Formats: sequence, structure tokens, C-alpha cells
Amino acid sequence: MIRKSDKPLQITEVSLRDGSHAVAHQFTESQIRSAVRALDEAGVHNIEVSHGDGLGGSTLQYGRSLIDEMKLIEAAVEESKQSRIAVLLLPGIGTVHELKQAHSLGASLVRVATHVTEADVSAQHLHMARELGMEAIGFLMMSHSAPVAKLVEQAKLMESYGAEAVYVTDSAGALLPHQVKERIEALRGSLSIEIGFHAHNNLSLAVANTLVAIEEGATRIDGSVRCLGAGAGNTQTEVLVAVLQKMGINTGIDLYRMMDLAEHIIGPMLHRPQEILTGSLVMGYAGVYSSFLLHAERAGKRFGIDSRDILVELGRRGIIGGQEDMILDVAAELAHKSKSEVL
Ligand SMILES: CC[C@H](O)CC(=O)C(=O)O
Ligand SMILES: [Mn+2]
Repeated sequence: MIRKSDKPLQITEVSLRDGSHAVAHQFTESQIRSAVRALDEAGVHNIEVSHGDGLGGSTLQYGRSLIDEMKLIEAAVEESKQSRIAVLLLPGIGTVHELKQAHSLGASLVRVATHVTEADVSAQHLHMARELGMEAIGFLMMSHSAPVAKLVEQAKLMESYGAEAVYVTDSAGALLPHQVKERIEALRGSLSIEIGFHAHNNLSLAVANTLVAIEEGATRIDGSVRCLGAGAGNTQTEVLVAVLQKMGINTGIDLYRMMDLAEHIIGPMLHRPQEILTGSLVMGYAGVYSSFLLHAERAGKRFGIDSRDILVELGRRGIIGGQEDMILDVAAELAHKSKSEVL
């Protein structure tokens, strides 16, 4: 592969944040400690630790964390010798108050995440992160759902607020390889900062799409060991490291250590294997937020309807992260409709 950027790749491991969705936010402190210790020893550059929905996400709406995320961030910082501890912040769910708290505990990098058309709400948080001396990164979620020109416009806004990199975030795992290529290519032509890529494996394209992103010049890459992330999970980090190594691209990450920690530390944390089951496939197909999976399954059981119908309807309506209450609304509506059809 001929990369269009000569900057080194930086891998951010997201299993301890995106994976929080897959385990209904039930991470224990000892799981975080052992995972961070092993990831740090393997040489992973950044490790993200937060509630799945970012700082402040532990609520009835998004799902309560078993352990306060600040305690988990503190534990992660204690265990890490070289990896940087990152946090995710969705403005409105988290505030600058939680950002300052995470920073005071030792988090040194924040990804400020907004819907792909709403970058303006990240200004305050990106500015604050820079003031605190943290690395500030923009994270444009549901990047498949906006035209390329809109994505570029929004990324430029984040750059103007002080973002040091902006991510194309494929929250629904819906992007096809040529769509990744056009997005990264357009950003590379318009931004002076680094470009990142965050995939979900709902259509089994995460590693392939990540390679396309790297080839086009993305240098900040997310992955989750054993695909421990929302939906079918993310780009499987240990697989990506192996593939890149085979391509002669050295990440500085120790492959055998990654395999070992996948087997003995992250694997046992999975509540169920991260296969592409119907729910995640439908999310990739219909372009629905990966973190909606467990919510839609629960709503389907509660209202006695097929969770696929809920997901497809959510995709049709363009429901986005932060609107989790709409999952119940849609389920109730569909159940009502199917009852009236029977009568
Ligand atoms: C709800 C936040 C979300 O999980 C962030 C993310 O990882 C994504 O949009 O893919
Ligand atoms: Mn994600």
C-alpha cells in the first residue's frame, strides 16, 4: 500500500469505551486495570476509557455504569506507563465540568463527538481541552449520513475550534469502501490537521474500510480488541496490527502481546461473541447507530415486535445518538400499528 500521509499511525483502542455499549456499561475496575496494563505493555498509543456514550453518559436514558467512569479513568491512568488515556465527550451529555474532572485525573486526550451536521456544538469543549493542555480531537458521528461537502464543512469548523485531528466516524458501520475513500480524500484536500477513521463492523467491512482510510491518508485509527464495541464492534485491533505488519507498516505495537491479551483479558469480558448477527447487520444495512442494538432488542421484547422493524424505522427517520428515547417511541408506535391491523 502507498500511504498518502507520511505521518506515523496512531492507534486508539476503544474497547474500554465503545465496548461499554456491548456490556451494558458493566465494566469493573479490575477489568479496566488488567486491560489497560496489557494494552500499555503491548504499545498501544491511546486507550479510551469512558461510559459508552461518553463522559456523563451514566443515566437511565443511556444505561447506568456499574462503576463511576471517573474511578475507571483514574484506575486506567494509574495502570498506564506509556499509553495516553483518552476520553470521549458528547456535548450535552457531558459538559466541561466532566472534562476538567477527567483531565485532573490524568486523561490527556479528548475526542469531542457530535452528529456529522452539528459540529458547532463542539466549540466550547474543543477550546477548553486546548486550554487544559489536552489533545483535542473532533469526532463526526454518523458520517455516512451527510454528503461529502457537508462533512468537509463540519470538519473545517472543528479545525477552526482548535481540533488537532478530525475523525470520520462510521457509527452505523454503513460506509462502503468507495465512500470511505471519497470522504478521507476530500478531508485531506481541505484540512491541515490529521484525519482519523473509526469503523463499525456491521457489514464486515471494518478492516477493509480502515485500510482504505489509511491508504487515503488517515493517520488516527480506532480499533477494539475482539471487536468489543457497539453493534458488531469496531475494526479488530489485533487483526489490523497483523494485517498492517504483513503490509510492511509498523505500528510499534507488539502483535503477540495483542493476541495474548485478546485471548486472556478482553475475550473473557465479552457478554456474547461479537458475530455479525441479524441486529448488527440490519444496523449497517439501514444506517442506524451501533449503540442502539441492545436498546432495540430490549424494546422489541417489551412490545412484542421484531427488533429489525424498529431498527429499520429508526434508520428511515434518521434518529441519532442522544435520541434513545425514540427507540421506545418507535417500538410503541409499531406495536400499536400491528395491533390495529389485526383488529
Ligand atoms: C454514543 C457515542 C458513540 O458510541 C460514539 C461512537 O463510537 C460512534 O459514533 O461510533
Ligand atoms: Mn463507535
